[in-house]
Amino acid sequence: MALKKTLTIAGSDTSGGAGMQADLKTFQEHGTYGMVALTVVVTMEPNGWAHNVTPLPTELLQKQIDTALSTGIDAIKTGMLSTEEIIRIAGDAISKSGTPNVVIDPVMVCKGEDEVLNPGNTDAMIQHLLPLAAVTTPNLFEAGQLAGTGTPNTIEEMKTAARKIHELGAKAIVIKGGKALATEKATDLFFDGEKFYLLESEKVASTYNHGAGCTFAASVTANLANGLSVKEAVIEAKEFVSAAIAHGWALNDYVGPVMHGAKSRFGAPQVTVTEI
Ligand SMILES: Nc1ncnc2c1ncn2[C@@H]1O[C@H](COP(=O)(O)OP(=O)(O)O)[C@@H](O)[C@H]1O
Ligand SMILES: Cc1ncc(COP(=O)(O)O)c(C=O)c1O
Ligand SMILES: [Mg+2]
Repeated sequence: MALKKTLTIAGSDTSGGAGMQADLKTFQEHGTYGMVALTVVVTMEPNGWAHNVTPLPTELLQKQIDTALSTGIDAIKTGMLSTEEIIRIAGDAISKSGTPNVVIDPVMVCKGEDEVLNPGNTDAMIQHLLPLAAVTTPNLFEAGQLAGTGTPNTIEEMKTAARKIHELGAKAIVIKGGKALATEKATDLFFDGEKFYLLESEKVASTYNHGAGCTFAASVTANLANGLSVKEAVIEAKEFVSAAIAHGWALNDYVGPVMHGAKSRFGAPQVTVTEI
């Protein structure tokens, strides 16, 4: 049986919760065939878990992209792209692929770390990636950087940022309020270019949510490859990540990854969708 082919252009999170590891596990859970073009390798200091980001040579990234694209790709996701050159290479690859199913997760920082990967990356994402995005999935910080508004703190500010990101070329936007937004529920804003929707689920009290953003965006990607509409894709992704967070667990004293396969094993928490 032929499977839909999903490609992530992303970094390796050696701890396994985020990055291309999250993407591949999520692609598998959605019944798609996952492939990877690796951009960077993230390692952690065993004492204290500080992150180190090591880029791969860009010629090697290009060879991986050429390999994957030659098979005919149904959907592409981008994750951690640490330099402006890598962002440009990813943009060229997406254009070359011809697929409209493009999910841009504009990763700027690792959760728990506060240093942006490279300040020039935001402009490069605006130039090379947002115009290609069927969906982009910034968290609050990333939305504020892309929109140039500063980090949104309210639903109204999220709407303003989403409109600006839409003007930059992304066809649809999900701004993840996550647990950072001061709402009772875990609330994300979905803008399809015309209408705004709130996607809400129970806020999980634990901090075991490492990889939640990657898992959400990879779910959207696989859903688009499988033929779902953008709205259906983001709603299922919210269910998938809510289940994964509800079953997050402690890998060690420092990090708690989500359980990527939780939805198929335990079912998903209720997600409500409200047009606003
Ligand atoms: N504590 C939580 N409980 C429930 N959902 C959460 C929680 N934290 C994050 N989420 C959800 O996980 C997804 C990823 O959001 P977030 O963690 O903010 O992204 P990122 O990992 O990119 O910073 C969003 O759908 C968000 O609403
Ligand atoms: C390689 C890689 N990509 C992406 C991320 C972002 O992860 P999250 O899904 O928590 O936003 C991380 C965080 O550690 C990472 O290591
Ligand atoms: Mg993220």
